[in-house]
Amino acid sequence: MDSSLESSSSSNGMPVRCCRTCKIIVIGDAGVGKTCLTHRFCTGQFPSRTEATIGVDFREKVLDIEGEKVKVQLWDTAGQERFRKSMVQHYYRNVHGIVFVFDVTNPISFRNLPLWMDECRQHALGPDIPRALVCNKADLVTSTITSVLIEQARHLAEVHGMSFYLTSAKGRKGDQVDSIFVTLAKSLKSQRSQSVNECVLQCRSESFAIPAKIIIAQESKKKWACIC
Ligand SMILES: Nc1nc2c(ncn2[C@@H]2O[C@H](COP(=O)(O)OP(=O)(O)OP(=O)(O)O)[C@@H](O)[C@H]2O)c(=O)[nH]1
Repeated sequence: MDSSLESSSSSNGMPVRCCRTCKIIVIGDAGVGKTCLTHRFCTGQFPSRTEATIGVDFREKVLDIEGEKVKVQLWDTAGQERFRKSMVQHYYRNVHGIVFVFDVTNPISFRNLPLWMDECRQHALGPDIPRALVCNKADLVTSTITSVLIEQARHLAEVHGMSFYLTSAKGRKGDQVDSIFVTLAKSLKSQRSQSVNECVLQCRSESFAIPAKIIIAQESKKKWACIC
């Protein structure tokens, strides 16, 4: 377990001691609301104005998960090809969680999701990495066309083992937006605990008392290594 402590600031601006960072990338077509979602989660506000993201923007929030401080670092990536080319390699390094976003009023952004999934695969992000599918701009849902799209998205999420969220970065309640990132951070934490337990069991059965410590440390480091 990487126990080095870092300083960070909590949502109320007070400095906190924080020991883990998880990197979550937020990807999807241009204009689907990635910036607004990450902004809403980190500040509780819908931004008054946004511009197309160039490269990548970073936002952070420290969560308390079952008594442990976890720094959730969100990588808000550019949806426009011309603004992302040079940064792509950086997005996909040491990723702990993925959030795919599409816009419920823009069916093309839904149809393009397999391309975003492919890009993840090409950068060696396998199905073991927790992921969520977000259907954003729920405040604009009006017709049965959008309802059909939502059902298709739910199905897609199920097929790929992703959790599904219907959100509005603009809506009065930000609960669903928070759930996306809090749930991912929780599953990362439990994934880490599980991998540690598996190592302990394996090492006990082989009676390797001392190497067990080393394996546990290596395994935890792999899951939660510093990404700075
Ligand atoms: N009504 C509504 N508008 C939204 C919502 N989320 C974002 N928008 C609007 O959608 C537009 C694009 O939002 P962004 O957050 O900049 O989209 P993005 O995915 O980050 O776009 P790129 O940076 O170009 O990839 C802006 O005009 C936002 O105000 C939402 O939940 N509801």
